[in-house]
Parts: sequence; structure tokens; C-alpha cells
Amino acid sequence: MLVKKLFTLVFINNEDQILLGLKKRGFGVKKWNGFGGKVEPNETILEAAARELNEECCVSVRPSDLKNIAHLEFTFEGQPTLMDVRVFSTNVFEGNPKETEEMLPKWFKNTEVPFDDMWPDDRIWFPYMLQGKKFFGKFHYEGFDKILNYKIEEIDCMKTFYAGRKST
Ligand SMILES: Nc1[nH]c(=O)nc2c1ncn2[C@H]1C[C@H](O)[C@@H](COP(=O)(O)OP(=O)(O)OP(=O)(O)O)O1
Repeated sequence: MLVKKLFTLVFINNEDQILLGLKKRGFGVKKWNGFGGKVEPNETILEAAARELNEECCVSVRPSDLKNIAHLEFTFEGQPTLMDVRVFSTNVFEGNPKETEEMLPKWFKNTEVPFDDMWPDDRIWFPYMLQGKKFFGKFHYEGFDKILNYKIEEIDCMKTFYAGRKST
């Protein structure tokens, strides 16, 4: 049986730019990605998303300004963990992104996202996000570089999507 672990992933948008961070250590090291991490037992998912963003690049958002735009699931061949990732975005934020021990933040034009240095799945689902669509994606990996199979679908309403799931 798969053990689900809940994560957040936050993207900050500013006109035609998106804020990404180069992960300096741990899971996904040397890859550009949004900001996020595990949800602690004493916080809501939105609080966790805002906290991780602030810890990783010193940008502040109000949890209520975060829009849930997608849900992603990642599994790895031969491993019992399912990474359950809630994806959020917002263009309402405060502060200039600053480098931290975990992340080096940088603004990228929406047309110049560095897919060669990101998770391979990002190339598949970023176009949905950049077009303002809501979506669900499910990716099964061999190791961390090869996608064995995947599924992606557009969603009308995230609330309805979560209501139809057994948990989270
Ligand atoms: N295949 C993938 N594609 C993607 O775009 N983002 C992924 C991904 N797999 C994981 N992520 C994201 C989800 C989450 O935001 C982040 C992983 O979180 P971390 O391991 O950095 O968590 P924490 O910051 O809580 O960890 P520690 O502080 O090191 O305990 O990477």
C-alpha cells in the first residue's frame, strides 16, 4: 500500500514572469521549481504553503491570496511513498525574493522557463498552469529522471475535485 505524504508548491507570478527557485540541497537539488515542502501537523495546507514560500525565498503572501490551481501526484517505482502535492499560485505578494540556505530565487519570463534544469514532469504540466487552467497530474517515475507513465487532465473546479477524493 502507498503511504501518502502531503506537500505544497507555490508559484508567484508578476505580469509575464514567474518566480522559480534553484534548490540548493535535499530533494530536487539543482532543479528550478516553485517553493514548498511538507505540511506540519499544526498548520493548514494554506499556512504551510505561505510559510514554506517565506522560509525559502523571503517573499510573504497571505494564505487567503493563494489560489489552488492544481494537484499533482508522484510515485516512484519500487517505493512505497506517494507525494501528494497541492499547487498554488498568486500575483499578490510582498517583499523582494532573497537567496536562503535552501533556494536561490530568480524571475523567469513565462516564455523562458528553464525546463532542461527542472523536474521532467514540469515540461508537461507548466503549459496548463501558464494558460491559467486548473488540472490534475499523476506521474510515475523510475529513479528521479525517467517518467514511466503519466496522466494529466484539466479540472473545472478544485473544490469539486477534492470532494470526490477519499482523503486530503
Ligand atoms: N516531480 C516533481 N515535480 C515538481 O514540479 N515538483 C516536485 C516534484 N516532486 C516534488 N516536488 C516539490 C513538492 C515540494 O514543493 C518540494 C519538495 O519538498 P521538500 O522535500 O523540499 O520539503 P521540505 O522543504 O519540507 O523538506 P525539508 O525542509 O528538507 O525537510 O518539491
